[in-house]
Amino acid sequence: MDDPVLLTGASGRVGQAILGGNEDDYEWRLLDREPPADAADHEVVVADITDENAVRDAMDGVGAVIHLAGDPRPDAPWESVLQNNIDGTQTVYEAAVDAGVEKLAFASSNHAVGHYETDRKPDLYREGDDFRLDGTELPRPSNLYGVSKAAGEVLGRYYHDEHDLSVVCVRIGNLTKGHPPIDYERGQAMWLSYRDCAHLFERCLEADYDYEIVYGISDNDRKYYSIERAKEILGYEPQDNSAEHDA
Ligand SMILES: NC(=O)C1=CN([C@@H]2O[C@H](COP(=O)(O)OP(=O)(O)OC[C@H]3O[C@@H](n4cnc5c(N)ncnc54)[C@H](O)[C@@H]3O)[C@@H](O)[C@H]2O)C=CC1
Ligand SMILES: O=C1O[C@H](COP(=O)(O)O)[C@@H](O)[C@H](O)[C@H]1O
Repeated sequence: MDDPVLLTGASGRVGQAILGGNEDDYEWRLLDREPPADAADHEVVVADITDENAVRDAMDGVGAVIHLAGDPRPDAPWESVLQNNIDGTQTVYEAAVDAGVEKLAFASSNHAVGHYETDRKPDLYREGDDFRLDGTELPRPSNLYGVSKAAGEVLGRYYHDEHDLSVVCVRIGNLTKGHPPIDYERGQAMWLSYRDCAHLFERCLEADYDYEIVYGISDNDRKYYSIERAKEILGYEPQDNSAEHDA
């Protein structure tokens, strides 16, 4: 990707993981309503994604977007996810299409499919359980935040089918720095290490696709999300496994 890459929500955990592994590989344009603590020499846009004019200006010349900005709280109130995660995401998609952006990677979530766990936990969090989600299943959100993430996936489907924007929705599991979540089987089943996160989103920038939904987790023995589609379509090759850590 030779054109600038717009990274929304750049100041946050996922954004910093992505930059940490790809800092010097792209011309980054960092957008967030809170400026990053350390933006190095990257261009910074301090703006809210619900500000249509600011988002349109930020799209100028952009080749690809990694859209992370939003309220990440599983217990976020409806007003917040409606404004930030749904309205804001629609603004980003629309501006990307109008600017001629080639591809967009959307940060979806495990919470878009959380209710598949309800009748299967805790067994499905344990090695040897053969239940799998592979990205072809319909959403079953576990909260209103998960609803907003499913809405972002459906918005991507529309902007691909109607406007030919290449879209990959990454249902991120549990990004935790340095080691998997401790004493938390669900978190260990869906752990995403920082280096696998950086690698996965680099593949989202480099691979060619139409519309995809993939799971963003490391290659955990406990996993109940299949990562085969991410491997096949994106060339994702995770290096980490929560089982290889004492947790
Ligand atoms: N951290 C994780 O394990 C997971 C994260 N995700 C998703 O990944 C994305 C990033 O999550 P994190 O980095 O963990 O969250 P975070 O809260 O660390 O970072 C989010 C960033 O977005 C910015 N932001 C929020 N609303 C905004 C708005 N309206 N306009 C402009 N900027 C705005 C915030 O200032 C913040 O810097 C979110 O969409 C979240 O739902 C999904 C699954 C797991
Ligand atoms: O979407 C998200 O999911 C992760 C993992 O969910 P949890 O309920 O097991 O914590 C969460 O940590 C993150 O904040 C959220 O954005």
